[in-house]
Amino acid sequence: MRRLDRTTAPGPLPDGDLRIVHLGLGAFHRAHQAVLTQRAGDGWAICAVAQRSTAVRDALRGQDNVFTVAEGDRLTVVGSIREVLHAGERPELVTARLSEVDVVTVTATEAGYRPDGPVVAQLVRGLRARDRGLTVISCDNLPHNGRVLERLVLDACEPGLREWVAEHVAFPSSVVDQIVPAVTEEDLRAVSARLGLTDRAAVVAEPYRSWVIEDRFAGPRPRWDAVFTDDIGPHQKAKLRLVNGTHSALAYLGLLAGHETTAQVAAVPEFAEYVRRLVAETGRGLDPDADALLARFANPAITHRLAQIAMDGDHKLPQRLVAPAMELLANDEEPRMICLALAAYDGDVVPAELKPLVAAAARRLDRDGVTATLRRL
Ligand SMILES: NC(=O)c1ccc[n+]([C@@H]2O[C@H](COP(=O)([O-])OP(=O)(O)OC[C@H]3O[C@@H](n4cnc5c(N)ncnc54)[C@H](O)[C@@H]3O)[C@@H](O)[C@H]2O)c1
Ligand SMILES: O=P(O)(O)OC[C@@H](O)[C@@H](O)[C@H](O)[C@H](O)CO
Repeated sequence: MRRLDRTTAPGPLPDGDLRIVHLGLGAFHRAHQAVLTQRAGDGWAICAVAQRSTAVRDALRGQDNVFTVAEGDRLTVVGSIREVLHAGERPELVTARLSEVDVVTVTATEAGYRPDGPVVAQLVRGLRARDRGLTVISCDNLPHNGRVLERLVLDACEPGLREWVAEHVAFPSSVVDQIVPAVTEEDLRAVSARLGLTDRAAVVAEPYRSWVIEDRFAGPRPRWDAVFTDDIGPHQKAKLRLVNGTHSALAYLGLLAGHETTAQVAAVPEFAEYVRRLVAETGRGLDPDADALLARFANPAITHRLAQIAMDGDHKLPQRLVAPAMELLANDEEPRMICLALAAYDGDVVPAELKPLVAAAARRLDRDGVTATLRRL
């Protein structure tokens, strides 16, 4: 089979200017911001910077940075990433690109938002080299992601630069939503077969995609099909608690019950009923639609491993499950469903006030097993 590249790609590909740097070249960026940038069709192209592994960089390099996003029946060949760098190998070029573009997008995972993180250091070096404003958009699943990144960057800047950044650089928060599991060899084989070309950088994603961005830009932006808002808080809360909170609860309870993927657990009636009751707790005041969520999680076309969702729980569970539980507790209500999920997690995120409830839930799970416990909700 021939390889996918700019000459073999079916149909024309965009030919834009490098005006965006993306830090964190994972599966999500390729399925989400890269597709939206291509669809915007207004001449913006991306320089994507791999942070750790060189695998995606190598795969893309072998195919002119062109790759496929498979969403259900739809295959989209994406050409909006025009350059791929590895942060560790070409730090000076990363700085140069950061000094030139109009917008930076970031996916560094929740655990990546730390003062000594590589993304913060790259941003500071890039900002030092700039003489005009910049917009830096966090696309990670954490509350107030723009504010968090802004604080980390400001704290890492030396005096002088810090004041300049505070005045000229905008860090909008953003809420991204699209389920994009880690890519498997089987995904690559299946997409290549459907495309009729070998694609070693393909991504499989659900067809649903959304992006809500705080409307505070320092300069121009692509015509992304996104929602721009002055009030991102409610969007963030709803997304993190309903989509991500439910995901995490299913991940820990599902793993404990011996399941491997979200599609498997979403198909178990006891788990489905649990989700309906869970979102009544996590989604208070947020208009939750449990059946729509379950339909997304049950999508047979994507293999989303519970173990992937379960990673880094200490960074994810405070906003996804602990915060709504504490709100219920403050209202003299018992967050029974949330406590079951927290009891299935082997980490230390539970505040003292919740500990007795979580311990009781853990005893129930130990005694009866997960499925029987859920059957008797
Ligand atoms: N995959 C999804 O369904 C999805 C949906 C919405 C939001 N997101 C956000 O995107 C993030 C990345 O998801 P993905 O699917 O691309 O994952 P991935 O594993 O494919 O890629 C993770 C990326 O983050 C980088 N990274 C990992 N740890 C880092 C650290 N400590 N510091 C800096 N960079 C680090 C990696 O190098 C890689 O580029 C998620 O953590 C989440 O915050 C993902
Ligand atoms: O990507 P993480 O690790 O923050 O969280 C795992 C999943 O909950 C997440 O990727 C969802 O699939 C996604 O946030 C849906 O938009």
